[in-house]
Amino acid sequence: MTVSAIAQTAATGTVTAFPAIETARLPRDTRPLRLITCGSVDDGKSTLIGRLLWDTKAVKEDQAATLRRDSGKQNDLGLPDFALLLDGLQAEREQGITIDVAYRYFATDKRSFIVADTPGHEQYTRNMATGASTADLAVLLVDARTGLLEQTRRHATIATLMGIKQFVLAVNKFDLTGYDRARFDQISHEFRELALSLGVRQITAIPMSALKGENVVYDGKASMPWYDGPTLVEVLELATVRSAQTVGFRLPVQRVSRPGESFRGYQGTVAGGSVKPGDSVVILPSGMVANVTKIVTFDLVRNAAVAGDAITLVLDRQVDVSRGDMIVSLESQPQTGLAFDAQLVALQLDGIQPGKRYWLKSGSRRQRVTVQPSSLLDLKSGKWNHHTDGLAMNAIGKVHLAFDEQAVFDSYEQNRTTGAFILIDPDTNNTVAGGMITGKRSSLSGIHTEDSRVILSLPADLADQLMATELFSARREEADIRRVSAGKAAEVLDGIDG
Ligand SMILES: Nc1nc2c(ncn2[C@@H]2O[C@H](COP(=O)(O)OP(=O)(O)OP(=O)(O)O)[C@@H](O)[C@H]2O)c(=O)[nH]1
Repeated sequence: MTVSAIAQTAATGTVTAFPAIETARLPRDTRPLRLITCGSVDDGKSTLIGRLLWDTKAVKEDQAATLRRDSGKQNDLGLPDFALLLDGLQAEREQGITIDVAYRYFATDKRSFIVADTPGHEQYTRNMATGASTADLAVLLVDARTGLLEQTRRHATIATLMGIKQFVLAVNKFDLTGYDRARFDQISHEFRELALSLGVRQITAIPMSALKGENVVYDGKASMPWYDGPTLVEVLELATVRSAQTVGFRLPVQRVSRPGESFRGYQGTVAGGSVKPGDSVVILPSGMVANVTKIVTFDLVRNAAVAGDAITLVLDRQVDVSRGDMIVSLESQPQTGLAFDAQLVALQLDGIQPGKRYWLKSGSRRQRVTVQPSSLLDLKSGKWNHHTDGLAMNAIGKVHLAFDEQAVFDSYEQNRTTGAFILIDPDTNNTVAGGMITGKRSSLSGIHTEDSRVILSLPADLADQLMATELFSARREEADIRRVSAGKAAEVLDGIDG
């Protein structure tokens, strides 16, 4: 099917709401697409990925021979058991369920893909969340015979919380329903309702037989002449890759390097934006300002660094920087404060207890935090209900986070690295939740603010003077004032001038 034919199909309504309407007009995005497959146990995720690998010729000859041998007479259709391409671990085969996230690579002549195979079993929600956190698109499988299940809703919700905006609903095992079009329409309709309640608009529903390879890479016209929409691969080839969300430079400092008296550099992996020598940066949470003089990677001096680069940053003055601080661009800063709002998924049997102090880890920073749930997601209705008790394992909740010391975050929407965190139980050292920052709260009034605030580091007397002015009192939500020694303040002001 051609791009325009796909867009036309979308317009005729076979496809629920197809992203190609927009993308068809744009130049094709050729960057590798990251996707996850999710759905309930046995919906056919492994079979689908196996089929994708098989039909795009991503399976090596020796693997193919092993598959044919291992599959033996495993199904009535005489087809190989494609799921065996995925279930690499012996333990998995014995248990019959996938127990961790597996990443596979495949390509068509138009694009390459990285797919995360995430398990459907309820207790493995965390793996699903892990897979979703890096994905551009989610393929949600449902068994055509059963339709949407609670687990389907849970996965669609987690994928949305993780910021995925493009969904394919793969109505699988269609060969077992006699290729019934009415059934397809009914399930697509139900899913559209769910997706709309989650705020997702880019949905393509495809009737499919992963086992027989219908509408996966090759079309299924022989069995479903009534379906004129795209195959799964056609949708994937046209989907868009999420760009690095934040415009501002972010370097969570992992290590301070001091090989000799004359050299001091700050090492880490750039978590957003870009930086070049001469840029003004702020060290958070202290608020000190400096200019970048040099960017060094493994053994090269570079003129710029972008998100994903592991670098050592050299600044033009002695500033107090330690592991866990964040170096950010002066003009686009994350939020600094003592109270934030977040959404989290509870990952352990103990759940999350209100008022308990946990360790919160984000990048290289670890801080004490108290967690207070405020709402709980009802996975049946998709609604948030007021809830201030604990969160049980697998529950998805909105919470308030209260820190002992200044914390620095972007919202997850803006930056998936500096807006994400895990919670560690100090008693057991277990990771008990994974979460996303949704915004900052004013610790006094509880007002939720999403904008970045200006941070001013001033000598105490100047800070007091400024705070007493009318101008400042009218705009106090926009700035954080830090009282520092006169010497440090001079450094800061010098840095801003320079
Ligand atoms: N008839 C038919 N059977 C299918 C189809 N897709 C998968 N199956 C079968 O359904 C069963 C479950 O498939 P899997 O691919 O293992 O399912 P899964 O979702 O990966 O399961 P977990 O890894 O346990 O979460 C296997 O017996 C498959 O052969 C299909 O399109 N048609």
